[in-house]
Amino acid sequence: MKPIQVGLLGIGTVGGGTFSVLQRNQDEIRRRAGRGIEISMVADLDTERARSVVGDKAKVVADAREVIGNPDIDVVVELIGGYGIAKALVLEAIAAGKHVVTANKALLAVHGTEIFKAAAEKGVMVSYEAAVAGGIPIIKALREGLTANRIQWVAGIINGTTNFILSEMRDKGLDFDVVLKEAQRLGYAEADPTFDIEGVDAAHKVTLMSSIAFGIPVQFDKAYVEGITKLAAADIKYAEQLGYRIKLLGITKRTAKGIELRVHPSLVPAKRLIANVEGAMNAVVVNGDAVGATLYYGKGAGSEPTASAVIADLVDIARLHEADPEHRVPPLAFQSSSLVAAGGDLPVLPMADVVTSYYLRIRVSDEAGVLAKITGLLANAGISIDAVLQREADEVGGEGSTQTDLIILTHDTREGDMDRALAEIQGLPTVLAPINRIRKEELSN
Ligand SMILES: NC(=O)c1ccc[n+]([C@@H]2O[C@H](COP(=O)([O-])OP(=O)(O)OC[C@H]3O[C@@H](n4cnc5c(N)ncnc54)[C@H](O)[C@@H]3O)[C@@H](O)[C@H]2O)c1
Ligand SMILES: N[C@@H](CCO)C(=O)O
Ligand code: NA
Repeated sequence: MKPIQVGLLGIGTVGGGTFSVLQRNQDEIRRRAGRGIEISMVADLDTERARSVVGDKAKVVADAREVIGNPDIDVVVELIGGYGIAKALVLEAIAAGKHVVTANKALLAVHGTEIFKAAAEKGVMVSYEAAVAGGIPIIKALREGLTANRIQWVAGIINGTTNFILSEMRDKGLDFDVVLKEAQRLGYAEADPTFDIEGVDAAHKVTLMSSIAFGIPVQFDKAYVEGITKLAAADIKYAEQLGYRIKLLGITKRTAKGIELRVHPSLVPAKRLIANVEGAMNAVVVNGDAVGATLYYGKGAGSEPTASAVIADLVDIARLHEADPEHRVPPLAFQSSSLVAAGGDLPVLPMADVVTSYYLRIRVSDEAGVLAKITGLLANAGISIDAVLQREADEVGGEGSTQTDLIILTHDTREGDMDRALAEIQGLPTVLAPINRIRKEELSN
């Protein structure tokens, strides 16, 4: 069979890795795919750098539309990123009858419905293993390996940059900015690193996992997104003393009322495997009713790890290229006619309806009756307390300090009830600073 012809749009970190891994392992990959996979054309605005990567092995152009317009190209791999030109190019490639592989979670989380619809109408595949947790085959696992299950929840460390930052801050006591720069140098960070640190990148990824776990359309606009920029070193330390680690988690969960879809820092028991995922590594726990909890761990970013996922998609396409579209795995795991409409039986819940437990850090004046007043307000709101830790005033504010930190762990509570209770507590004259609230996930079953 003649080799399948691939055109790359963008040959930066991921594109460069894709080119070199495909070159290095071409014999092995051909034996698996049943045919060769050749990158015959590359488009990049920086043609000089592109040529330095591909040499004379592929034609290099500046204009991506030359690749899309080439009738010899079977598959277009979009590795430019962002919602702008990448969206236009993906839709044009689909319209030209090309299969598409992309690592662009931002694009699919926001415009996935339009893109998958266009692909279905044209009978082409859109594959995106690299878009979620990079090299970890989590899309494959959710869409195929776990297909027997009613998925209960998915929770993951799915942004390497923030996990790297949290790990380095905890281990080495380094400042946030220093660690961010290092993550950028290592090629983990997005072009706009606020997407990483504000939780947006993780929200793009969990939006895609939510869709394929529960058979709902991609609904990034309904995701709750909170990053790590407001985390204080004190919270990392107190969490540790209580037996927890703080991780930025992407969580999606099926409940009786609908689907939770959220990204925020979370306390995770230190004894869980996922709490011990350090540096830029990613890990995802998927809980299915038949299989129980399963854990997927590996590199979620970087040149060759991400290329590993891009090439896996290319092999799938090489095998199914000429198959009847009905026989392919649906892009969102469920047949498109069986996806539950947005807002239908499985609505994405507003954050006020999410039920979870909490860590609260409350800076108070160190005087009699403060703790009783606060626990009283929590009790009035029906919020049950699991543990209380009171720091010595000297430890918090220095010798002779009149301020201290109260750390309270709660049992499961509706977020809306917690919001109301915290507003009242914040109004007490003995509460001296904005209350820090971090959600807590046991991830036990
Ligand atoms: N870096 C990672 O570890 C990683 C991991 C998973 C997913 N991703 C995703 O992969 C995609 C690419 O990321 P990257 O890190 O390789 O980015 P990058 O910035 O290293 O590479 C992008 C390349 O696209 C080129 N480019 C920009 N505009 C272009 C245009 N109009 N036409 C042709 N080329 C153009 C740039 O010159 C650059 O070489 C993004 O969607 C990103 O979110 C990256
Ligand atoms: N910026 C992302 C790249 C992988 O998608 C991360 O840090 O995980
Ligand atoms: Na992946």
